[in-house]
Amino acid sequence: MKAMKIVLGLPKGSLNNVNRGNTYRLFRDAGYEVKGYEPGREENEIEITNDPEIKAYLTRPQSAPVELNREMLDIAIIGEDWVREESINSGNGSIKKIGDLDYGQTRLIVAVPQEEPYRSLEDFFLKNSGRERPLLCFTEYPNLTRDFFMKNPGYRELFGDSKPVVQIRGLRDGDNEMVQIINSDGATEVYIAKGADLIVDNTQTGSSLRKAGLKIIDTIMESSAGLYAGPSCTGEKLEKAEMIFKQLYGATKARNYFDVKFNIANHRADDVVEFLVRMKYCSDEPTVVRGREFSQVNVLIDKSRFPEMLEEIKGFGASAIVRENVKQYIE
Ligand SMILES: Nc1ncnc2c1ncn2[C@@H]1O[C@H](COP(=O)(O)OP(=O)(O)OP(=O)(O)O)[C@@H](O)[C@H]1O
Ligand SMILES: O=P(O)(O)OC[C@H]1O[C@H](OP(=O)(O)OP(=O)(O)O)[C@H](O)[C@@H]1O
Repeated sequence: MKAMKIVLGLPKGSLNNVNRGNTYRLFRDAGYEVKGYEPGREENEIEITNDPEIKAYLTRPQSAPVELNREMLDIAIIGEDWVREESINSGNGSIKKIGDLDYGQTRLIVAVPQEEPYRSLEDFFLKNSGRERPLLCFTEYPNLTRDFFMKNPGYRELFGDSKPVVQIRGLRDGDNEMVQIINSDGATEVYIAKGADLIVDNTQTGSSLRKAGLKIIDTIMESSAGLYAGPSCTGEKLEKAEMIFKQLYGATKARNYFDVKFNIANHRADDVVEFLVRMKYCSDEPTVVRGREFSQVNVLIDKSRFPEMLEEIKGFGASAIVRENVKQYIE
């Protein structure tokens, strides 16, 4: 029987960037040996040397949903924004989310120049009701933008059910010439300086918007990276996809934990263990290694609870306290 191979799309761009969403590190932390995917030095074909059942390709998140639908890929790491952009006109059906991976967080927003009086998209449409020139919006997400505009009460009041014109290079669709949504291929915020009225773009730190002198008047959606499966991912491929997700999720979850070790005099060891369990400062129970006069205690603790635990264990006389990051945590 031919060995099963699952075809995986790994993202190029912001989702494989050391300062944004480092998918390479996530795979390494999850235990995969990855060759040809170091951020900035990606190859088109990527090797996962310790898992021959995975065949990986470098993929732009923008085109990964199309490749899933066309069964060129079985699974892919994609930002939810691109999955929705591809699926919104077809009932959101064919691409399934295996699970969210809790990184690459962005917000898809509507922005206008800081000095404009608009407080929301509804306000924007209503304040422009008498206008004779078309309203121009640039975006990398024309489908989500059109859907959002058409559901807006201000848009509906002025234009009813008519569809804004959408232009993607030479292709045009829609009947409302007064609102035009034009495809951008990046650097979207600059279109305002060039004469656009508004943009729809994703934002993370907000620095691109600030630099361009823009303000947010509405939010279309929040997005983060996840593992998605296309229609070809069934049977043993789906089982494999779920296993890959568990490994990756273990690595993202681990980022919230510290591995803490400390010494405690043997006569206080039982008290400290009882305290750690009672306070749920450990996963199940602490690991204790007993020495001649001191015991070494080991717990896995949520990072946000570490400072309070530190104070408490010092009260028990803990010494030689060591804190380390955790690479993977599977419950
Ligand atoms: N600053 C950011 N930080 C984290 N994730 C981001 C950031 N910008 C975009 N993303 C996410 O990364 C994915 C791809 O983003 P985007 O479409 O902007 O392309 P890109 O990766 O920046 O590449 P390119 O500039 O070539 O278009 C999207 O899902 C988006 O939500
Ligand atoms: O809120 P921020 O932290 O500034 O991040 C958001 C910006 O990052 C991405 O663009 P990128 O820099 O990848 O360039 P692009 O616009 O050409 O895609 C995105 O499209 C935003 O413009």
